[in-house]
Amino acid sequence: MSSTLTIPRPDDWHLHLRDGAMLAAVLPETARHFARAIIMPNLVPPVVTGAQAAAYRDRILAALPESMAFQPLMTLYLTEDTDPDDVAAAHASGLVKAVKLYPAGATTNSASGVADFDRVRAVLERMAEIGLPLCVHGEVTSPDIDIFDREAVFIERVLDPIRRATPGLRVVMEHITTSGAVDYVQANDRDLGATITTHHLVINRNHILVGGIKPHYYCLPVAKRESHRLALVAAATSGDGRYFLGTDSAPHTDALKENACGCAGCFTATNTLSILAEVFEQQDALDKLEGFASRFGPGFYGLPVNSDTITLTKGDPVSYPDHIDTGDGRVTVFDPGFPLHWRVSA
Ligand SMILES: NC(=O)N[C@@H](CC(=O)O)C(=O)O
Ligand SMILES: [Zn+2]
Ligand SMILES: [Zn+2]
Repeated sequence: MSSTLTIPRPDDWHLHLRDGAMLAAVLPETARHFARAIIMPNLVPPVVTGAQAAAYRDRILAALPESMAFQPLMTLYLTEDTDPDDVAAAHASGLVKAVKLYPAGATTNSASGVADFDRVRAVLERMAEIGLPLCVHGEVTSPDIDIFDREAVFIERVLDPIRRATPGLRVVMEHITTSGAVDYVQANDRDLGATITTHHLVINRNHILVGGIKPHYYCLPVAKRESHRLALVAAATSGDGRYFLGTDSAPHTDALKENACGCAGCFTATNTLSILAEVFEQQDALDKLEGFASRFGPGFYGLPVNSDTITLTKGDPVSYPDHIDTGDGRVTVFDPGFPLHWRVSA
């Protein structure tokens, strides 16, 4: 049994960095291990235009400690007023790597998202033409749909019709949580990929609800039953290039999580790679971690694999801080609930 693993430096294909004091505190947690990340645009107000994305990229780079290297890959938040020409220009300049679709009201800071999908048709058609991927938060929001069914209903009622109406549109199903989403990817071999988070490989809905409500395990899409978690683990460890890491590391202060209306998001940037090594090892699939964390994302986005490497070394349990301090307050680090033995070094 080998006890070290050297892989190309990973990237994170779904990350929330926020802004201001929170950005300054969480950015090093990602940049320590990851070379690049797809940066989610759900700020308040959202990052809608190319000019806003350029300004946000500059704030991220300004917050990066001098000793660290990190490349933010920017996205635009799709609204019903998004201008196809602005999107195309932001793509052509190399600034923007994807457009993000949030159904209005589906998740944290999604109030400006899309309600009427006909109103974004022209943008989607332009994206298909120029090869710019659409990243999708795949949940419907109708109050009559059970929260555990929202991903499945989204695939049937929204995603599949959009893909059929827009041939050539490249889509990333973000943070998939169900075996149905895996089945949908399996059945569509062109223009479709999916990110899987660290936490959805680890927790099921019991972790959130059994023995008391655990706000730090609450995220959207909400974790589903164990059979779905197992389907995600199988997909992530399969070596299939359509599944890649998007941590969805989503910091919120403890005050906002441990709250009568606690907000959604798990903060996993700090210990993600150690957790993933443990999960992949448990499946006897450590050799598949490189594809999932370092190769398949660049493959989908048409970017080079990073040329430097990281090394994971197995030994005595590694401890990570249980929280980080930020100028906005404490942020709890995701607790996988099992000991971690793989430490990361350059
Ligand atoms: N995943 C989450 O639970 N929360 C994300 C939003 C998102 O990715 O849906 C956030 O911005 O906090
Ligand atoms: Zn989301
Ligand atoms: Zn997210």
